[in-house]
Amino acid sequence: MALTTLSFETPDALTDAFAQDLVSILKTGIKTRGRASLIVSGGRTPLALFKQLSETELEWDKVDVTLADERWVEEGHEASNTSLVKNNLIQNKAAAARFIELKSDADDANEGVNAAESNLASMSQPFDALILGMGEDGHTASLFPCSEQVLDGLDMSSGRTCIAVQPTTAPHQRISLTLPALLNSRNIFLHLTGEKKKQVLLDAIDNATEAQKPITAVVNRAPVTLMWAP
Ligand SMILES: O=C(O)[C@H](O)[C@@H](O)[C@H](O)[C@H](O)COP(=O)(O)O
Repeated sequence: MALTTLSFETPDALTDAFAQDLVSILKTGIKTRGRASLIVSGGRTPLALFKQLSETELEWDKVDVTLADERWVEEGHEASNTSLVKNNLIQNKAAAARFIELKSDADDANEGVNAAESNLASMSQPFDALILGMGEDGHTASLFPCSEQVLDGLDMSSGRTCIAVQPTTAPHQRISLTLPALLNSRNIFLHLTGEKKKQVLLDAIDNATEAQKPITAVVNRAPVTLMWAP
């Protein structure tokens, strides 16, 4: 387990440093491979980071952006991570970034998995940067401990990069990147704020199985930088 914790005085200080780190990583990807790829998570935590990145100078037309997971709702729905990213990150200077859709018009996420995997395969891999969040139940992306699909999502030999997930403690069917897909990233960040989530993470690392707290499956297998502020 290789968890490096960077603690900041305030969420704003975290946002400033995090945006600079990500832009530096993406610049390296563009310089080295011609394009860079960024995977972001939804939720409330990354909103300020998205806004700051959108205002930051970068050859955004050479950056592919997608989500670690998406709720299976129409774009424009309040729960849509696609809307969250398009309205807050892919704006301003970052408006030229290419967004790779996980959501399609299929009625059910299970029917949308193949198209999501195909779209994901169009991105340069390994991904240059992955930003994960975590719920207080230890879920990350949409690898939910409460879901019947969690073991499939954590299966390192599944050959799948996306799965459909039906959590029981959170609304909406989802598409989530699988553990092998998430780990296929050069730089993995876990973006948390607040004492509670930090304690949930540390307790999970010490006491939980990967199925109980899926975030530990990531921390156990790759170097992860925890970006944390109170
Ligand atoms: O679609 C999602 O909701 C995210 O991918 C999810 O994994 C999120 O990162 C955590 O639930 C934390 O969400 P908050 O930042 O809102 O606490």
